[in-house]
Amino acid sequence: MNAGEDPATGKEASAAPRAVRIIALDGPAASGKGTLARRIASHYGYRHLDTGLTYRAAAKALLDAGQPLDDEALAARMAGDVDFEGLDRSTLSAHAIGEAASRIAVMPAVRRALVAAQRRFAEEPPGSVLDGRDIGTVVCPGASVKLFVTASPETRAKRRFEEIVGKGGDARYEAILDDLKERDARDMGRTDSPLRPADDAHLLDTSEMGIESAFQAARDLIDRALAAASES
Ligand SMILES: Nc1ncnc2c1ncn2[C@@H]1O[C@H](COP(=O)(O)OP(=O)(O)OP(=O)(O)O)[C@@H](O)[C@H]1O
Ligand SMILES: Nc1ccn([C@@H]2O[C@H](COP(=O)(O)O)[C@@H](O)[C@H]2O)c(=O)n1
Repeated sequence: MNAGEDPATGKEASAAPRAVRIIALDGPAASGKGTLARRIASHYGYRHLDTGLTYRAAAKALLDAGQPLDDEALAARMAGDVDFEGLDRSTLSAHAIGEAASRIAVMPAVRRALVAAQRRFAEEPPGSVLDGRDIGTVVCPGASVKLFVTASPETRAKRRFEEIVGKGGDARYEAILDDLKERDARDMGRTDSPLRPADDAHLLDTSEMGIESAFQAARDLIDRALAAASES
């Protein structure tokens, strides 16, 4: 799918109304974009959508139905049925669901179904925060502010390891690191909407930052971008 293309019509999507503030956060798995997106949404009083959960919900529906993951038409139907109001992180967080999500996320028909609904969510006033892989490049190319949140693979693997162990789960650091690298390669290497920073995204490398300093850095970037936009 091309930047700004309306998935329903294949034509250039209209930019969001100026009054609607859209904050786009993209980045690789476990970079901390979801944690930041939730903090940012709460700080600015905007709605939040973790678009990864929408891919996960479609993948879970296929897994639950015992269906294969390589049938694009079926996966797209499941994607079209995803209930954006009922996305529940705790039931969608399993490793197998994330893996299946990244497999069906390479399919253009799946992306078309989800991107259309993600844009509708984004464009509701007064503002929204969306995190994912293609928000600044494809879903909301006209977003008010775009952040590309990164951290080294080792930092991300350590954070994910601590997250799983903290919840009482079993995990092996090396396996998590290998999995993250594989997921990065699939997300960055796909033809449709690969993971990459938008040309006008602000890069935020949180490898050496805790959650609080990452939030402060993100907030500074957003405040400056919103102030500049309201002056122009
Ligand atoms: N700056 C940070 N310092 C330390 N830990 C962090 C930081 N940011 C996030 N974390 C922790 O790292 C883990 C992964 O963060 P998070 O779920 O926000 O990543 P994500 O990019 O949204 O991942 P995914 O795309 O897989 O959903 C969480 O346990 C979170 O608490
Ligand atoms: N905008 C997006 C969001 C997610 N994906 C794919 O879904 C997988 C799971 O996402 P998480 O953020 O919940 O880990 C991810 O690996 C991507 O393949 C996407 O393509 N676009």
